[in-house]
Amino acid sequence: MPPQRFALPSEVPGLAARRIAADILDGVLQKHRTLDDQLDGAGAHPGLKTLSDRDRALMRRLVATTLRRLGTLGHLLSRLLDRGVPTDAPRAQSALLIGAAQILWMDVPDHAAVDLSVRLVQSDRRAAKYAGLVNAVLRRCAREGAPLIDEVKSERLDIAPWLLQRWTAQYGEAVARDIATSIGHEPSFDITVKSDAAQWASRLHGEVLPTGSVRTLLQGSVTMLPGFTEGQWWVQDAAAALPARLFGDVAGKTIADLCAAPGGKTAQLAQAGAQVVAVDRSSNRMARLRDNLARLALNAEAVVTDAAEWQGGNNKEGFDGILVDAPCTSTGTIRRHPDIGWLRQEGDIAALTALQKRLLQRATALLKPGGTLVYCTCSLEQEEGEQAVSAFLATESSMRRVPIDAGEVAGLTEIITADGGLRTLPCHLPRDEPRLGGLDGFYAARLVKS
Ligand SMILES: C[S@@+](CC[C@H](N)C(=O)[O-])C[C@H]1O[C@@H](n2cnc3c(N)ncnc32)[C@H](O)[C@@H]1O
Repeated sequence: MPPQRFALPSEVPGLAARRIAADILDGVLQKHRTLDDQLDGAGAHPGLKTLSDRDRALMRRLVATTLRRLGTLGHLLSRLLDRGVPTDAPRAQSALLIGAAQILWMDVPDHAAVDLSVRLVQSDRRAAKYAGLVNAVLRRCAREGAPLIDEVKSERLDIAPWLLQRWTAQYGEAVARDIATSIGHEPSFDITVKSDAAQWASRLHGEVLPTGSVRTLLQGSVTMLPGFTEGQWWVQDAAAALPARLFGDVAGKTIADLCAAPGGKTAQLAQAGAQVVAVDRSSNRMARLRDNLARLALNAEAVVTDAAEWQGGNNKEGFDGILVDAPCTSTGTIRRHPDIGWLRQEGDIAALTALQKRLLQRATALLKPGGTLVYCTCSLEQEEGEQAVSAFLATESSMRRVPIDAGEVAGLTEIITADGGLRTLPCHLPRDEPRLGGLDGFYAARLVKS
Protein backbone atom coordinates (compact mmCIF):
# COMPACT_ATOMS: atom_id res chain seq x y z
CA MET A 1 0.00 0.00 0.00
CA PRO A 2 1.46 3.43 -0.89
CA PRO A 3 2.34 5.62 2.06
CA GLN A 4 -0.47 7.92 3.28
CA ARG A 5 0.96 11.13 1.90
CA PHE A 6 -1.61 12.24 -0.65
CA ALA A 7 -3.98 15.20 -0.34
CA LEU A 8 -1.73 17.48 1.61
CA PRO A 9 -3.73 20.66 2.27
CA SER A 10 -0.97 22.96 1.04
CA GLU A 11 -0.27 21.04 -2.17
CA VAL A 12 -0.21 22.95 -5.45
CA PRO A 13 -3.12 22.16 -7.82
CA GLY A 14 -2.57 19.05 -9.87
CA LEU A 15 0.16 17.59 -7.66
CA ALA A 16 -2.08 15.04 -5.91
CA ALA A 17 -3.18 13.65 -9.32
CA ARG A 18 0.51 13.31 -10.35
CA ARG A 19 1.50 11.74 -7.04
CA ILE A 20 -1.24 9.13 -7.23
CA ALA A 21 -0.46 8.53 -10.92
CA ALA A 22 3.19 7.94 -9.95
CA ASP A 23 2.16 5.54 -7.15
CA ILE A 24 -0.04 3.59 -9.55
CA LEU A 25 2.62 3.57 -12.26
CA ASP A 26 5.11 2.24 -9.69
CA GLY A 27 2.48 -0.35 -8.76
CA VAL A 28 2.45 -1.61 -12.36
CA LEU A 29 6.17 -1.34 -13.08
CA GLN A 30 7.67 -2.35 -9.73
CA LYS A 31 4.97 -4.51 -8.12
CA HIS A 32 3.36 -5.94 -11.26
CA ARG A 33 -0.14 -4.95 -10.12
CA THR A 34 -2.81 -4.33 -12.78
CA LEU A 35 -4.44 -0.95 -13.23
CA ASP A 36 -7.85 -2.49 -12.56
CA ASP A 37 -6.65 -3.76 -9.18
CA GLN A 38 -5.28 -0.36 -8.23
CA LEU A 39 -8.25 1.66 -9.46
CA ASP A 40 -11.19 -0.37 -8.12
CA GLY A 41 -12.22 -2.62 -5.29
CA ALA A 42 -10.42 -3.55 -2.09
CA GLY A 43 -6.92 -2.94 -3.49
CA ALA A 44 -7.68 0.51 -4.91
CA HIS A 45 -5.27 3.32 -4.11
CA PRO A 46 -6.66 5.02 -0.99
CA GLY A 47 -5.85 8.46 -2.37
CA LEU A 48 -8.37 8.08 -5.19
CA LYS A 49 -11.15 9.06 -2.81
CA THR A 50 -9.51 12.45 -2.28
CA LEU A 51 -9.42 13.34 -5.99
CA SER A 52 -12.18 15.23 -7.76
CA ASP A 53 -13.78 13.41 -10.72
CA ARG A 54 -11.80 15.68 -13.01
CA ASP A 55 -8.44 14.98 -11.34
CA ARG A 56 -9.23 11.30 -11.26
CA ALA A 57 -9.78 11.33 -15.01
CA LEU A 58 -6.53 13.27 -15.47
CA MET A 59 -4.67 10.80 -13.25
CA ARG A 60 -6.01 7.87 -15.31
CA ARG A 61 -4.86 9.58 -18.53
CA LEU A 62 -1.42 10.26 -17.10
CA VAL A 63 -0.89 6.61 -16.24
CA ALA A 64 -2.44 5.29 -19.46
CA THR A 65 -0.43 7.62 -21.71
CA THR A 66 2.80 6.74 -19.92
CA LEU A 67 2.17 3.00 -20.19
CA ARG A 68 1.01 3.25 -23.81
CA ARG A 69 4.29 4.94 -24.79
CA LEU A 70 6.55 3.21 -22.26
CA GLY A 71 9.01 1.78 -24.80
CA THR A 72 9.41 5.11 -26.57
CA LEU A 73 9.78 6.93 -23.25
CA GLY A 74 12.46 4.46 -22.15
CA HIS A 75 14.34 5.03 -25.39
CA LEU A 76 14.06 8.80 -25.04
CA LEU A 77 15.25 8.85 -21.42
CA SER A 78 18.21 6.67 -22.34
CA ARG A 79 19.16 9.35 -24.89
CA LEU A 80 18.73 12.19 -22.42
CA LEU A 81 20.41 10.60 -19.40
CA ASP A 82 24.11 9.85 -19.69
CA ARG A 83 24.07 7.37 -16.79
CA GLY A 84 20.57 5.98 -17.34
CA VAL A 85 17.52 6.35 -15.12
CA PRO A 86 18.44 6.33 -11.39
CA THR A 87 17.82 2.86 -10.01
CA ASP A 88 17.94 3.67 -6.29
CA ALA A 89 14.77 5.82 -6.28
CA PRO A 90 11.72 4.53 -8.18
CA ARG A 91 9.98 7.90 -7.75
CA ALA A 92 12.66 9.58 -9.87
CA GLN A 93 11.85 7.16 -12.68
CA SER A 94 8.07 7.63 -12.45
CA ALA A 95 8.42 11.42 -12.23
CA LEU A 96 10.58 11.42 -15.37
CA LEU A 97 8.19 9.13 -17.26
CA ILE A 98 5.06 11.03 -16.29
CA GLY A 99 6.71 14.38 -16.94
CA ALA A 100 7.93 13.39 -20.41
CA ALA A 101 4.55 11.83 -21.32
CA GLN A 102 2.80 15.12 -20.47
CA ILE A 103 5.30 17.18 -22.46
CA LEU A 104 5.11 14.99 -25.54
CA TRP A 105 1.52 13.79 -25.75
CA MET A 106 -0.73 15.65 -23.36
CA ASP A 107 -2.25 19.06 -23.33
CA VAL A 108 -0.21 20.24 -20.32
CA PRO A 109 2.09 23.28 -20.55
CA ASP A 110 5.73 22.16 -20.50
CA HIS A 111 6.63 24.35 -17.51
CA ALA A 112 3.80 22.83 -15.45
CA ALA A 113 4.80 19.28 -16.39
CA VAL A 114 8.42 19.98 -15.36
CA ASP A 115 7.50 21.79 -12.15
CA LEU A 116 5.09 19.08 -10.96
CA SER A 117 7.60 16.30 -11.63
CA VAL A 118 10.29 18.21 -9.71
CA ARG A 119 7.88 18.58 -6.79
CA LEU A 120 7.14 14.86 -6.97
CA VAL A 121 10.77 13.93 -6.46
CA GLN A 122 11.34 16.67 -3.87
CA SER A 123 8.65 15.12 -1.68
CA ASP A 124 10.20 11.65 -1.83
CA ARG A 125 12.96 10.89 0.64
CA ARG A 126 15.04 8.73 -1.68
CA ALA A 127 14.40 10.68 -4.87
CA ALA A 128 14.80 14.25 -3.53
CA LYS A 129 18.48 14.34 -4.46
CA TYR A 130 17.47 13.94 -8.12
CA ALA A 131 15.34 17.10 -8.27
CA GLY A 132 17.98 18.98 -10.28
CA LEU A 133 18.43 16.08 -12.67
CA VAL A 134 14.67 15.71 -13.25
CA ASN A 135 14.41 19.44 -13.89
CA ALA A 136 17.26 19.43 -16.42
CA VAL A 137 16.18 16.26 -18.25
CA LEU A 138 12.56 17.32 -18.61
CA ARG A 139 13.55 20.78 -19.87
CA ARG A 140 15.70 19.07 -22.47
CA CYS A 141 12.81 16.77 -23.29
CA ALA A 142 10.63 19.83 -23.97
CA ARG A 143 13.28 21.18 -26.37
CA GLU A 144 14.57 18.02 -28.02
CA GLY A 145 12.11 15.23 -27.19
CA ALA A 146 9.84 15.42 -30.24
CA PRO A 147 12.65 15.17 -32.85
CA LEU A 148 14.33 12.40 -30.84
CA ILE A 149 11.22 10.22 -30.93
CA ASP A 150 10.45 11.07 -34.55
CA GLU A 151 13.52 9.09 -35.51
CA VAL A 152 12.37 5.83 -33.88
CA LYS A 153 9.65 3.38 -34.82
CA SER A 154 7.51 3.97 -31.76
CA GLU A 155 4.95 1.33 -32.60
CA ARG A 156 7.66 -1.30 -32.30
CA LEU A 157 9.14 0.03 -29.06
CA ASP A 158 5.76 0.35 -27.38
CA ILE A 159 4.73 -3.28 -27.77
CA ALA A 160 6.42 -6.04 -25.78
CA PRO A 161 8.64 -7.93 -28.28
CA TRP A 162 7.01 -11.33 -27.62
CA LEU A 163 3.60 -9.90 -28.50
CA LEU A 164 4.77 -8.23 -31.68
CA GLN A 165 6.42 -11.47 -32.76
CA ARG A 166 3.24 -13.44 -32.16
CA TRP A 167 1.03 -10.93 -33.98
CA THR A 168 3.41 -10.96 -36.93
CA ALA A 169 3.26 -14.77 -37.04
CA GLN A 170 -0.53 -14.82 -36.70
CA TYR A 171 -1.66 -11.89 -38.83
CA GLY A 172 1.33 -11.04 -41.03
CA GLU A 173 3.77 -8.16 -40.75
CA ALA A 174 1.59 -5.39 -42.18
CA VAL A 175 -1.42 -6.15 -39.97
CA ALA A 176 0.80 -6.59 -36.89
CA ARG A 177 2.24 -3.13 -37.55
CA ASP A 178 -1.25 -1.67 -37.97
CA ILE A 179 -2.36 -3.29 -34.72
CA ALA A 180 0.65 -1.83 -32.91
CA THR A 181 0.06 1.63 -34.39
CA SER A 182 -3.62 1.57 -33.39
CA ILE A 183 -2.71 0.58 -29.84
CA GLY A 184 -0.47 3.66 -29.61
CA HIS A 185 -3.46 6.01 -29.82
CA GLU A 186 -5.76 6.94 -27.03
CA PRO A 187 -8.94 4.92 -27.66
CA SER A 188 -12.42 6.21 -28.35
CA PHE A 189 -15.09 6.20 -25.69
CA ASP A 190 -17.76 3.66 -26.69
CA ILE A 191 -21.07 3.07 -25.03
CA THR A 192 -24.04 0.77 -25.46
CA VAL A 193 -27.29 2.66 -25.10
CA LYS A 194 -30.61 1.32 -23.94
CA SER A 195 -32.41 3.11 -26.77
CA ASP A 196 -32.27 6.06 -29.16
CA ALA A 197 -28.61 5.85 -30.14
CA ALA A 198 -28.90 8.90 -32.43
CA GLN A 199 -30.08 11.10 -29.58
CA TRP A 200 -27.23 9.97 -27.29
CA ALA A 201 -24.68 10.40 -30.07
CA SER A 202 -25.83 13.97 -30.50
CA ARG A 203 -25.86 14.72 -26.77
CA LEU A 204 -22.38 13.26 -26.31
CA HIS A 205 -20.99 14.87 -29.49
CA GLY A 206 -20.31 11.48 -31.02
CA GLU A 207 -21.56 9.21 -33.76
CA VAL A 208 -23.54 6.00 -34.08
CA LEU A 209 -21.30 3.26 -35.45
CA PRO A 210 -22.69 0.86 -38.07
CA THR A 211 -22.87 -1.80 -35.32
CA GLY A 212 -25.13 0.40 -33.14
CA SER A 213 -22.63 1.47 -30.46
CA VAL A 214 -22.23 5.19 -29.79
CA ARG A 215 -18.66 6.45 -30.11
CA THR A 216 -17.21 9.72 -28.91
CA LEU A 217 -14.07 11.09 -27.27
CA LEU A 218 -14.05 11.17 -23.51
CA GLN A 219 -13.54 14.60 -22.04
CA GLY A 220 -13.29 14.45 -18.25
CA SER A 221 -15.13 11.99 -16.12
CA VAL A 222 -17.55 9.25 -17.26
CA THR A 223 -19.83 9.67 -14.26
CA MET A 224 -20.42 13.35 -15.05
CA LEU A 225 -21.71 12.66 -18.57
CA PRO A 226 -25.43 13.05 -19.28
CA GLY A 227 -27.32 9.77 -19.04
CA PHE A 228 -24.81 7.98 -16.78
CA THR A 229 -26.54 8.53 -13.45
CA GLU A 230 -29.92 8.03 -15.12
CA GLY A 231 -28.72 4.57 -16.26
CA GLN A 232 -29.36 5.19 -19.96
CA TRP A 233 -26.12 3.58 -21.17
CA TRP A 234 -23.02 1.69 -20.12
CA VAL A 235 -19.39 1.80 -21.19
CA GLN A 236 -18.61 -1.00 -23.65
CA ASP A 237 -16.17 -1.18 -26.54
CA ALA A 238 -17.98 -1.55 -29.87
CA ALA A 239 -16.40 -4.98 -30.44
CA ALA A 240 -17.33 -6.16 -26.94
CA ALA A 241 -20.96 -5.37 -27.79
CA LEU A 242 -21.03 -7.90 -30.66
CA PRO A 243 -20.86 -11.38 -28.98
CA ALA A 244 -24.09 -11.05 -26.95
CA ARG A 245 -25.97 -10.12 -30.14
CA LEU A 246 -25.03 -13.45 -31.73
CA PHE A 247 -27.82 -15.15 -29.74
CA GLY A 248 -30.39 -13.34 -31.89
CA ASP A 249 -33.74 -12.63 -30.20
CA VAL A 250 -33.34 -13.61 -26.54
CA ALA A 251 -36.63 -12.23 -25.20
CA GLY A 252 -37.98 -14.69 -22.61
CA LYS A 253 -35.04 -17.08 -22.99
CA THR A 254 -32.86 -18.39 -20.17
CA ILE A 255 -29.24 -17.40 -20.62
CA ALA A 256 -26.32 -18.16 -18.32
CA ASP A 257 -23.46 -15.68 -18.59
CA LEU A 258 -20.64 -17.76 -17.15
CA CYS A 259 -17.92 -15.10 -16.81
CA ALA A 260 -20.16 -12.14 -16.32
CA ALA A 261 -18.51 -9.40 -14.29
CA PRO A 262 -18.52 -6.42 -14.49
CA GLY A 263 -21.65 -7.09 -16.50
CA GLY A 264 -21.47 -5.38 -19.90
CA LYS A 265 -22.83 -8.40 -21.73
CA THR A 266 -25.21 -9.37 -18.93
CA ALA A 267 -26.71 -5.89 -19.27
CA GLN A 268 -27.15 -6.35 -23.03
CA LEU A 269 -28.90 -9.68 -22.55
CA ALA A 270 -31.11 -8.42 -19.72
CA GLN A 271 -31.98 -5.30 -21.71
CA ALA A 272 -32.98 -7.55 -24.64
CA GLY A 273 -35.44 -9.38 -22.38
CA ALA A 274 -33.53 -12.55 -21.43
CA GLN A 275 -33.72 -14.14 -17.97
CA VAL A 276 -30.03 -13.98 -17.15
CA VAL A 277 -28.03 -15.85 -14.54
CA ALA A 278 -24.72 -14.01 -14.21
CA VAL A 279 -21.91 -16.19 -12.83
CA ASP A 280 -18.41 -15.02 -11.92
CA ARG A 281 -15.85 -16.23 -9.47
CA SER A 282 -14.68 -12.78 -8.37
CA SER A 283 -16.77 -11.29 -5.58
CA ASN A 284 -15.16 -7.85 -6.08
CA ARG A 285 -16.04 -7.80 -9.75
CA MET A 286 -19.53 -9.14 -9.01
CA ALA A 287 -20.08 -6.20 -6.66
CA ARG A 288 -19.40 -3.97 -9.68
CA LEU A 289 -21.85 -6.02 -11.76
CA ARG A 290 -24.56 -5.53 -9.12
CA ASP A 291 -23.84 -1.77 -8.98
CA ASN A 292 -23.94 -1.52 -12.76
CA LEU A 293 -27.23 -3.42 -13.05
CA ALA A 294 -28.77 -1.34 -10.25
CA ARG A 295 -27.76 1.90 -12.01
CA LEU A 296 -29.21 0.59 -15.27
CA ALA A 297 -32.39 -0.72 -13.56
CA LEU A 298 -31.83 -4.16 -15.11
CA ASN A 299 -32.25 -7.56 -13.46
CA ALA A 300 -30.12 -10.67 -13.42
CA GLU A 301 -29.53 -13.39 -10.84
CA ALA A 302 -25.94 -13.06 -9.63
CA VAL A 303 -23.97 -16.14 -8.53
CA VAL A 304 -20.40 -15.93 -7.23
CA THR A 305 -18.71 -19.25 -7.96
CA ASP A 306 -16.27 -21.07 -10.21
CA ALA A 307 -18.24 -21.47 -13.43
CA ALA A 308 -16.16 -24.47 -14.45
CA GLU A 309 -17.76 -26.34 -11.50
CA TRP A 310 -21.23 -24.73 -11.53
CA GLN A 311 -24.18 -27.11 -11.84
CA GLY A 312 -26.75 -24.61 -13.07
CA GLY A 313 -28.39 -23.62 -9.76
CA ASN A 314 -32.19 -23.95 -9.93
CA ASN A 315 -32.18 -24.51 -13.67
CA LYS A 316 -32.57 -28.28 -14.10
CA GLU A 317 -33.73 -28.51 -17.71
CA GLY A 318 -30.75 -26.70 -19.26
CA PHE A 319 -30.34 -23.15 -20.56
CA ASP A 320 -31.50 -21.83 -23.92
CA GLY A 321 -28.22 -20.01 -24.24
CA ILE A 322 -24.81 -19.82 -22.57
CA LEU A 323 -22.29 -17.06 -22.98
CA VAL A 324 -18.67 -17.89 -22.18
CA ASP A 325 -16.74 -14.62 -22.20
CA ALA A 326 -13.71 -16.51 -20.99
CA PRO A 327 -10.82 -15.17 -18.94
CA CYS A 328 -7.88 -14.68 -21.30
CA THR A 329 -4.67 -12.75 -21.73
CA SER A 330 -6.84 -9.75 -22.77
CA THR A 331 -4.25 -8.66 -25.31
CA GLY A 332 -7.09 -7.36 -27.49
CA THR A 333 -7.79 -4.65 -24.92
CA ILE A 334 -4.29 -3.17 -24.59
CA ARG A 335 -5.59 0.11 -26.11
CA ARG A 336 -7.80 0.52 -23.05
CA HIS A 337 -5.63 -1.34 -20.52
CA PRO A 338 -2.06 -0.50 -21.53
CA ASP A 339 -0.65 -2.22 -18.42
CA ILE A 340 -1.61 -5.60 -19.88
CA GLY A 341 1.01 -5.47 -22.61
CA TRP A 342 3.77 -5.17 -19.99
CA LEU A 343 2.35 -7.42 -17.27
CA ARG A 344 1.32 -10.44 -19.32
CA GLN A 345 3.80 -13.11 -20.32
CA GLU A 346 3.69 -15.67 -23.06
CA GLY A 347 3.71 -18.43 -20.45
CA ASP A 348 0.26 -17.26 -19.24
CA ILE A 349 -1.42 -18.57 -22.37
CA ALA A 350 -1.26 -22.28 -21.56
CA ALA A 351 -3.03 -22.04 -18.17
CA LEU A 352 -5.72 -19.82 -19.66
CA THR A 353 -6.43 -22.13 -22.60
CA ALA A 354 -6.82 -25.02 -20.13
CA LEU A 355 -9.43 -23.01 -18.20
CA GLN A 356 -11.15 -21.93 -21.43
CA LYS A 357 -11.50 -25.59 -22.40
CA ARG A 358 -13.05 -26.49 -19.02
CA LEU A 359 -15.50 -23.62 -19.29
CA LEU A 360 -16.53 -24.72 -22.79
CA GLN A 361 -17.11 -28.27 -21.52
CA ARG A 362 -19.19 -27.09 -18.56
CA ALA A 363 -21.20 -24.74 -20.77
CA THR A 364 -22.01 -27.63 -23.12
CA ALA A 365 -23.28 -29.70 -20.20
CA LEU A 366 -25.50 -26.84 -19.00
CA LEU A 367 -27.09 -26.23 -22.40
CA LYS A 368 -30.48 -27.60 -23.59
CA PRO A 369 -30.47 -29.65 -26.79
CA GLY A 370 -30.82 -27.04 -29.53
CA GLY A 371 -29.40 -24.38 -27.23
CA THR A 372 -26.81 -21.84 -28.37
CA LEU A 373 -23.33 -21.35 -26.92
CA VAL A 374 -21.49 -18.13 -27.70
CA TYR A 375 -17.80 -18.27 -26.83
CA CYS A 376 -15.64 -15.17 -26.91
CA THR A 377 -12.34 -13.80 -25.66
CA CYS A 378 -10.84 -10.31 -25.80
CA SER A 379 -7.50 -11.75 -26.90
CA LEU A 380 -5.49 -11.39 -30.08
CA GLU A 381 -3.87 -14.75 -29.41
CA GLN A 382 -5.43 -17.37 -31.65
CA GLU A 383 -4.85 -20.19 -29.13
CA GLU A 384 -7.53 -18.49 -27.02
CA GLY A 385 -9.90 -17.93 -29.93
CA GLU A 386 -9.83 -19.64 -33.31
CA GLN A 387 -7.73 -22.60 -32.12
CA ALA A 388 -9.60 -23.05 -28.83
CA VAL A 389 -12.91 -23.44 -30.68
CA SER A 390 -11.53 -25.69 -33.45
CA ALA A 391 -9.92 -27.97 -30.88
CA PHE A 392 -13.13 -28.08 -28.84
CA LEU A 393 -15.31 -28.92 -31.87
CA ALA A 394 -12.89 -31.68 -32.86
CA THR A 395 -13.53 -33.47 -29.54
CA GLU A 396 -17.14 -32.52 -28.72
CA SER A 397 -19.43 -34.26 -31.16
CA SER A 398 -22.65 -32.81 -29.67
CA MET A 399 -21.66 -29.28 -30.72
CA ARG A 400 -21.53 -27.75 -34.17
CA ARG A 401 -20.67 -24.27 -35.37
CA VAL A 402 -23.35 -21.97 -36.72
CA PRO A 403 -21.39 -19.53 -38.87
CA ILE A 404 -21.80 -15.83 -38.22
CA ASP A 405 -22.94 -13.89 -41.24
CA ALA A 406 -21.55 -10.44 -42.01
CA GLY A 407 -25.18 -9.25 -42.17
CA GLU A 408 -25.41 -9.85 -38.40
CA VAL A 409 -22.54 -7.44 -37.77
CA ALA A 410 -23.59 -4.52 -39.94
CA GLY A 411 -22.06 -6.01 -43.09
CA LEU A 412 -18.48 -5.74 -41.77
CA THR A 413 -17.05 -8.61 -43.86
CA GLU A 414 -13.50 -7.88 -42.66
CA ILE A 415 -14.38 -9.07 -39.15
CA ILE A 416 -15.76 -12.47 -40.26
CA THR A 417 -13.33 -15.39 -40.63
CA ALA A 418 -13.50 -17.98 -43.41
CA ASP A 419 -15.22 -20.52 -41.12
CA GLY A 420 -17.80 -18.07 -39.78
CA GLY A 421 -16.06 -16.87 -36.63
CA LEU A 422 -15.81 -13.23 -35.61
CA ARG A 423 -12.37 -11.64 -35.33
CA THR A 424 -11.97 -7.95 -34.59
CA LEU A 425 -8.64 -6.13 -34.46
CA PRO A 426 -7.55 -2.77 -33.03
CA CYS A 427 -6.83 -1.62 -36.60
CA HIS A 428 -10.38 -2.31 -37.82
CA LEU A 429 -12.79 0.59 -38.51
CA PRO A 430 -9.95 3.03 -39.30
CA ARG A 431 -10.71 6.75 -39.16
CA ASP A 432 -8.75 9.89 -40.14
CA GLU A 433 -8.91 10.89 -36.47
CA PRO A 434 -7.22 7.75 -35.06
CA ARG A 435 -8.79 8.20 -31.64
CA LEU A 436 -12.18 7.61 -33.26
CA GLY A 437 -11.10 4.45 -35.06
CA GLY A 438 -10.35 0.89 -33.99
CA LEU A 439 -12.01 -1.98 -32.19
CA ASP A 440 -10.81 -4.05 -29.28
CA GLY A 441 -9.44 -7.38 -30.44
CA PHE A 442 -12.13 -10.01 -29.90
CA TYR A 443 -12.77 -13.51 -31.14
CA ALA A 444 -16.27 -15.01 -31.01
CA ALA A 445 -17.86 -18.19 -32.27
CA ARG A 446 -21.46 -19.45 -32.15
CA LEU A 447 -22.08 -23.13 -31.51
CA VAL A 448 -25.30 -25.13 -31.21
CA LYS A 449 -25.93 -28.33 -29.25
CA SER A 450 -27.60 -31.16 -31.16
C1 LIG B 1 -13.48 -11.06 -19.82
S1 LIG B 1 -13.99 -10.88 -18.19
C2 LIG B 1 -15.74 -10.83 -18.36
C3 LIG B 1 -16.31 -9.54 -18.86
C4 LIG B 1 -17.82 -9.52 -18.83
N1 LIG B 1 -18.39 -10.63 -19.54
C5 LIG B 1 -18.40 -8.25 -19.37
O1 LIG B 1 -18.86 -8.22 -20.50
O2 LIG B 1 -18.43 -7.26 -18.64
C6 LIG B 1 -13.73 -12.48 -17.58
C7 LIG B 1 -14.33 -12.75 -16.23
O3 LIG B 1 -14.16 -14.12 -15.92
C8 LIG B 1 -14.08 -14.25 -14.53
N2 LIG B 1 -13.57 -15.61 -14.25
C9 LIG B 1 -12.30 -16.07 -14.37
N3 LIG B 1 -12.27 -17.38 -14.08
C10 LIG B 1 -13.54 -17.76 -13.79
C11 LIG B 1 -14.14 -18.98 -13.39
N4 LIG B 1 -13.42 -20.11 -13.27
N5 LIG B 1 -15.46 -18.99 -13.14
C12 LIG B 1 -16.18 -17.85 -13.26
N6 LIG B 1 -15.67 -16.67 -13.61
C13 LIG B 1 -14.36 -16.63 -13.89
C14 LIG B 1 -13.23 -13.11 -14.10
O4 LIG B 1 -13.45 -12.80 -12.74
C15 LIG B 1 -13.71 -12.00 -15.06
O5 LIG B 1 -14.69 -11.22 -14.43
